[in-house]
Amino acid sequence: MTETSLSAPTLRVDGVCKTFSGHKAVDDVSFSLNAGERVAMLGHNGAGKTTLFKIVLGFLKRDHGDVAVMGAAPGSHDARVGTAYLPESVAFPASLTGKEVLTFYARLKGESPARALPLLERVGLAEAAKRRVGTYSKGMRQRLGLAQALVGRPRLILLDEPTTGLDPISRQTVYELIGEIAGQGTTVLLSSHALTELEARTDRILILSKGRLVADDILSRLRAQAGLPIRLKVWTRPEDLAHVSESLGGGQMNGRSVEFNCNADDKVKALSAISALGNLVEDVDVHAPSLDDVYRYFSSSAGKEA
Ligand SMILES: Nc1ncnc2c1ncn2[C@@H]1O[C@H](COP(=O)(O)OP(=O)(O)OP(=O)(O)O)[C@@H](O)[C@H]1O
Repeated sequence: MTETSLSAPTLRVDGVCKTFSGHKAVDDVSFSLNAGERVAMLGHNGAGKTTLFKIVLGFLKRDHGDVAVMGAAPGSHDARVGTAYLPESVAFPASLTGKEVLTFYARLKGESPARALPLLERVGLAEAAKRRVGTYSKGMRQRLGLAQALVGRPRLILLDEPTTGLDPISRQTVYELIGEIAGQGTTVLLSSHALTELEARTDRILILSKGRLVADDILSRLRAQAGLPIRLKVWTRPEDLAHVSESLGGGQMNGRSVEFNCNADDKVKALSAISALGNLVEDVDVHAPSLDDVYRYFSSSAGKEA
């Protein structure tokens, strides 16, 4: 067996470059994704996310570098049968019903419609299965798109802004499905600007800035690399405010709380100091840097270097 063996990365991108009329849309990008990983690709508008997706799907030719999709060339038969894609705005023939759309895609992918149709229920469209797609809301079309992408159990699925325009419950359904298919070994690469919702629902973060990959790791390690402080907020009675603040080495006093920052390495020490205050402390909030903070750090560092 060569690279197509199961232990090989599902997707390997190696030194890929793409230039449009002298503008570097993708600049020497390399990363590998393994089976069952849920990976978020983040980046500002025009960072190169869609261009990379199109290169992986074989829709666009790269100028330099290598891409292997399950060991095969992008766009080749072997790559296409194992890969699914959900674009940001998905369109289906308005006169077909949801069930007809899914049956059509099942046949196209060589899957039995009987195996594919339960996906409609999974994305919450069972009751609308016999309605024409033309009557669907944007969120319903997007969920039908997700069901379509899951037909045939792809090994790699690329989702471009999969939750845009969805209500909170539908967003949750999308992430549950992503978790389920990743649990079955599918690699999920999704692009998104919705950082807050990604934080707990992806395993790894890739950040693109001006075509360059400026971060690639799990969130906790990116937090550590960024060295961003942890913010602690200690709740106390107004009459104890000054004493609590002084005992904790100073900190901003806000009516009923004292706030201060500490490094990730000093977190346990700071919590011990808070705990030593006993009954003076009514509550404690610990705010680790969010994905938003980490994203801003890596994007702005890249901007400064450029
Ligand atoms: N076909 C094309 N011809 C010329 N320039 C292009 C083409 N496709 C993309 N670009 C340019 O390449 C850069 C990267 O675009 P891309 O669509 O990949 O960004 P993106 O990260 O997906 O952005 P968004 O978050 O807005 O979807 C942009 O400057 C864009 O204008």
